[in-house]
Amino acid sequence: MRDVTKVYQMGEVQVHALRGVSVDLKVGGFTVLLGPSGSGKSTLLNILGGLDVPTSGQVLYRGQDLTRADEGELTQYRRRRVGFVFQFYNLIPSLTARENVELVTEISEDPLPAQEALDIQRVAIARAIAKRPDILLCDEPTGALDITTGIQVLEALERVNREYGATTAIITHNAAIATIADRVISLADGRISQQRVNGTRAAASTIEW
Ligand SMILES: Nc1ncnc2c1ncn2[C@@H]1O[C@H](COP(=O)(O)OP(=O)(O)OP(=O)(O)O)[C@@H](O)[C@H]1O
Repeated sequence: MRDVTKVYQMGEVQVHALRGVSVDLKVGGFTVLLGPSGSGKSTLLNILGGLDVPTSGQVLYRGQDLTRADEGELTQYRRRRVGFVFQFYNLIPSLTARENVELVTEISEDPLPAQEALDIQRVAIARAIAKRPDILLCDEPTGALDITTGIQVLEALERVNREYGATTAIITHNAAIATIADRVISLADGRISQQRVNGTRAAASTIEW
């Protein structure tokens, strides 16, 4: 992502959600995005995942300029390359766990068997990884969970990153979670306020909050 800005027009008011952000996600890396409410984390993640488009700047995926892609190309990018996990999971309650995962495997070119994805744990994660995404984007995946369940979710994400090599980025308010990443990007008021590299990554099972 190069010099990305995002301005939302709310009637007369302009909201500057991102004010010139450049980010590189390393292939196979594990990045945590930290920052207070309203700092632009979700906007950044949604643009990386092709769910939203920037007002200016460029988003490049392996040389493909997503900011020049048409709706169909963006849909292909989201469908083939990106797995999403949201805080409230966006699962379909009337379907079984397997059926929620099969929604994805049925439209993917080279999916995991639904059961293999489910064995990793947690339906929302199973659904996100079932397509074997290159990029796994998670918006507050532990936000609504107690600590024990939150750590299980982080362990599952850690495993997906390690075993399937998915380039992973997680949004959190929780600074303790940053220790499991290899890179931590802090946002404040639509800008990157700090970036750091963790020399060693903590195992999700060892963190506390
Ligand atoms: N669709 C939208 N329309 C108008 N304003 C928006 C929209 N989405 C986000 N914003 C505004 O953009 C700014 C950044 O929001 P964003 O959701 O990216 O922040 P965040 O860091 O993810 O916050 P949170 O941790 O509360 O989810 C906020 O001021 C927010 O109100």
